[in-house]
Amino acid sequence: MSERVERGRGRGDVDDYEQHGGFPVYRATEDDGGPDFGRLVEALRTIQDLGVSTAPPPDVVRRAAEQAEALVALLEPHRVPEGQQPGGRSMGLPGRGSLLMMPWTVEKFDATGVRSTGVFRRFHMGGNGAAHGGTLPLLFDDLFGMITHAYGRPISRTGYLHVNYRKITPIDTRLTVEGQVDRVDGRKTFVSARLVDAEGTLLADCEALMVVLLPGQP
Ligand SMILES: CCCCCCCCCCCCCCCC(=O)SCCNC(=O)CCNC(=O)[C@H](O)C(C)(C)COP(=O)(O)OP(=O)(O)OC[C@H]1O[C@@H](n2cnc3c(N)ncnc32)[C@H](O)[C@@H]1OP(=O)(O)O
Repeated sequence: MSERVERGRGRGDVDDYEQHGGFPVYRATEDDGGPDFGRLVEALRTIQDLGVSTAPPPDVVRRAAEQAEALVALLEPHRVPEGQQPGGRSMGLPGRGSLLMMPWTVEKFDATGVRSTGVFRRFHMGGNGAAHGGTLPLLFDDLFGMITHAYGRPISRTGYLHVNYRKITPIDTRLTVEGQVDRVDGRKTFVSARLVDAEGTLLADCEALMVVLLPGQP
């Protein structure tokens, strides 16, 4: 581990670390939401894929709408406040079980950096087989959140995020994203990451500034 990484561990800021600005307390689930939560999230993601890639006849659309509405009615009574839902807190599931995040799997998570692999699905397509340009900042932003967390920094907000789109990012193709903390300066954590394909070809790179929140800051 480089001296720069060690210095940035942020353990001199233990009080700040416990505080996390004005954020509610977030803890990882112990059971990834139970035995069937991963199945549910995966089925919902596949519905998202099918929702943008099928052209069913009217009677199928009607039956699908009825079944979707029945599912909404089933889940609706079980809303909980932020931080209590398993979605986004289930570290053992792709995308931590969040429907918003890329359903990627974290392979490395420590102070030297975070690496994650996965595919952009049909639901993420912009056009002509390429991932939508807006999905890459989402991938990088979430990675940077994990990188600052793994580095020992308190929850931080993204100040800026700069993506260089080097090549078309294909859907349905296994890719790897990896990044790390480059430098720490007070509340500022400078981070960067690269998205590559299986051959190591650079598809996009990104650099960002994550700013540690002040007490009570939203
Ligand atoms: C389940 C349990 C396990 C979890 C396991 C871990 C998983 C965890 C994953 C989470 C993943 C989520 C990660 C998403 C992260 C977002 O996406 S956050 C949402 C997007 N970002 C925002 O909404 C931020 C909106 N902006 C703000 O709130 C405020 O502008 C900021 C960024 C907090 C900064 O405001 P401020 O506190 O007033 O501070 P300010 O003095 O302006 O700036 C501080 C320093 O940063 C500099 N700065 C600020 N902005 C900029 C800029 N754009 N350019 C250059 N410099 C800047 C300032 O110049 C200043 O520098 P110094 O003068 O100190 O040298």
